[in-house]
Amino acid sequence: MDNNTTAWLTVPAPAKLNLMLHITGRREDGYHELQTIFQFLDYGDQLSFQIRTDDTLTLTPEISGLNFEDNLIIKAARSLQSHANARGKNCGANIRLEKTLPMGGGLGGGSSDAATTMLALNVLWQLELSLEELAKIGVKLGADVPVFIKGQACWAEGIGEKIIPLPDLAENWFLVACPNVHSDTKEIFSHKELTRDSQILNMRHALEGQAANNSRNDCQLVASKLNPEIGKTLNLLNKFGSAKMTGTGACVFLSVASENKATQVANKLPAELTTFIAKGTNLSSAHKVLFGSV
Ligand SMILES: C[C@](O)(CO)[C@H](O)COP(=O)(O)OP(=O)(O)OC[C@H]1O[C@@H](n2ccc(N)nc2=O)[C@H](O)[C@@H]1O
Ligand SMILES: Nc1ncnc2c1ncn2[C@@H]1O[C@H](COP(=O)(O)OP(=O)(O)OP(=O)(O)O)[C@@H](O)[C@H]1O
Repeated sequence: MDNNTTAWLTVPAPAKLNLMLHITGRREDGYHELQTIFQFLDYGDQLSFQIRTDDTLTLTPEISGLNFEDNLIIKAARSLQSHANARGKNCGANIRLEKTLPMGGGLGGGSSDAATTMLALNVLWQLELSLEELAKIGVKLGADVPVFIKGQACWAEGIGEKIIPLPDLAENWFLVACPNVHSDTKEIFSHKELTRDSQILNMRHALEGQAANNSRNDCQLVASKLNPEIGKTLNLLNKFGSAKMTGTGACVFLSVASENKATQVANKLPAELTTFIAKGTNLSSAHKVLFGSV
């Protein structure tokens, strides 16, 4: 049987920024309680999907150094396959990946790839799982997956699964700089010097602080200690405004007044530093493509 006859569906897997990130506690299972503001960027990876009539999954190209079954794209597809199988459906897909986001950058690339895979295959395989159901499956793959599945800029608490949408956040331009280091999320969260007792904030106060550019990321100090390149990059960007790290790093970002301004700043940075310019978006580009604007 020919498995390659259906059309390809192309869906973006956008990056996210944590505009602020506080750690307020540690759960018994070792995971940390956070308070964070998520916003998407109009920049990221891109995935294309073609359904197959058998239950095979293929991925082209694979990510070098990462086993096929460890790739979050494949893990996400497998978790949906189990749901399909339970309903007596036999589902497979050919998947193409255009990887743009640095791994271990704090931009959520792996989680976003997983969420886009679940959103797209849910449609293509006609599984009709709700976003809520997909988010419940997705959180097992990574703490940030539910946010990418829900697709809205948000305030998040718990380990990131308690989400309140923030449709009115300012959609600013950002200059993002990616020091050439891999920041290890597990290592940062297990570091003895990590701040774990930030005061629990009320969301409105956090948003006011954010709007006044008075916010912080509790992981920044430890990440800079483990990878001094992160601290150096923050210092470089701080000459032009108030830079912050996203997630557990390594990327850092600066909010700027316009795309033009971002280009001007980027031109003043050392040529060897990888940067990109992107606009914050309150609706994920994956949702825009799959469900249209709301
Ligand atoms: C810090 C953030 O980047 C904020 O967006 C994310 O919460 C991290 O999410 P992620 O990369 O999807 O992280 P996961 O793959 O779920 O977790 C990696 C490791 O980080 C630690 N971890 C992660 C998230 C969290 N809230 N508490 C933790 O302690 C755990 O040791 C976990 O084994
Ligand atoms: N499709 C994928 N893309 C990127 N990383 C993946 C993927 N699948 C599995 N991984 C694993 O996940 C790790 C974290 O990658 P990712 O790019 O999501 O980091 P991150 O941006 O720091 O994430 P976060 O902000 O959620 O901490 C990688 O080092 C890699 O081992």
